[in-house]
Amino acid sequence: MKTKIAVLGAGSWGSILASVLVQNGHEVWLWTRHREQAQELNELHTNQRYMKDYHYPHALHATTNLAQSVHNAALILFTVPTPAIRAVAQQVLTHLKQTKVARPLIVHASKGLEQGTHLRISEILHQTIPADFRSGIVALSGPSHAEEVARQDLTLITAASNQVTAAQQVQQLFMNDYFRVYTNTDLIGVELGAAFKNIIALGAGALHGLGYGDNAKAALMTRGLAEITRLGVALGAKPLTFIGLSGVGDLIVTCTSIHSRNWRAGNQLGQGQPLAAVVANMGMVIEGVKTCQAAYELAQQQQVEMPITEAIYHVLYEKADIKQEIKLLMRREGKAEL
Ligand SMILES: NC(=O)C1=CN([C@@H]2O[C@H](COP(=O)(O)OP(=O)(O)OC[C@H]3O[C@@H](n4cnc5c(N)ncnc54)[C@H](OP(=O)(O)O)[C@@H]3O)[C@@H](O)[C@H]2O)C=CC1
Ligand SMILES: O=C(CO)COP(=O)(O)O
Repeated sequence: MKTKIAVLGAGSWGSILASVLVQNGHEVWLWTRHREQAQELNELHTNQRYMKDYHYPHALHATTNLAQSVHNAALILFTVPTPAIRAVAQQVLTHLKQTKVARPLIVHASKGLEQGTHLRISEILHQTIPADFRSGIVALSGPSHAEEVARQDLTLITAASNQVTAAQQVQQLFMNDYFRVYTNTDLIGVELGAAFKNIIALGAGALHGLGYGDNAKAALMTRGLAEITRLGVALGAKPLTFIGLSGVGDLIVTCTSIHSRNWRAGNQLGQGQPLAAVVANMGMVIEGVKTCQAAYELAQQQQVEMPITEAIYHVLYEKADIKQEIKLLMRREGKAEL
């Protein structure tokens, strides 16, 4: 059945998920804050700034009019970076209050924690859009670089919600021959895995930039997974979720792919570029930088040991020397692995 869907955020991920949904036969309205970008998408069917040389389906509608995109939508998909979620959700609520249609599903595909509050994205959405104006809240997450979904490479991800029926609805709307969606009711674990893997990806990129080999990268991913699972479980996640698609799956893709913005940022840091220049030159969101601060603070609050996250925090926020941090990690007292 053709469903009206609003996708908010026309960056790499939002625009490609919008494309998947159009290919699945849905009526998709992609919201951007730039008139020229909407015009480019509608007339040339391109989005050169975010997805070079990709051609979008002609049936995709791009608009700068948020009210038009969410009006009568059965599903509203947030794909703006984490720091923008609250403000965009507040604007969405204003429009939802003005329409008397069935309450839409609220879905997000972003990966991070809110600075200061440390809230997960579904918690921000839950706070901002009261239940009277929506149905379930779902997080869509897993190993999925937009560049590969764009070329219809096989991609498996997870739709997570406290309400299994909401996750199943999302599964039905997104699934096709190259995009397979599982459901999961551990919303906490899925969102935390998604947020925390970006920190480890910064570290993996930095190791590469410094010239370390595969042993070091495998070790970082393994011990990184151990510590993000520790914090996740302390925050209410199920441990098994961290060995699923949104956990180890996303950790692998983000720590090993040249498409990864976080890995590329880490690689540049490892090569000696200053953080401010790395962030300014990426031109796309690097969620791991802010998430690292949130995870560092949460680990302290929860008294969870996170040596890798702490080391990366020292490098990002205290200008610590990466090689010195690696030395300190290697010289920690001997431990039992498990
Ligand atoms: N890229 C990918 O492959 C994947 C990304 N993700 C996650 O999806 C989220 C988005 O990532 P991605 O698409 O890569 O990011 P991009 O940087 O490519 O795009 C971000 C989009 O959000 C818009 N935006 C940023 N701030 C605001 C704001 N305050 N109000 C309105 N719109 C805003 C940007 O608009 P403008 O051009 O005006 O700045 C841009 O259209 C992140 O959380 C990321 O971790 C998840 C899986 C895969
Ligand atoms: O989460 C993502 C892929 O699953 C995208 O983030 P990165 O670009 O940093 O890898």
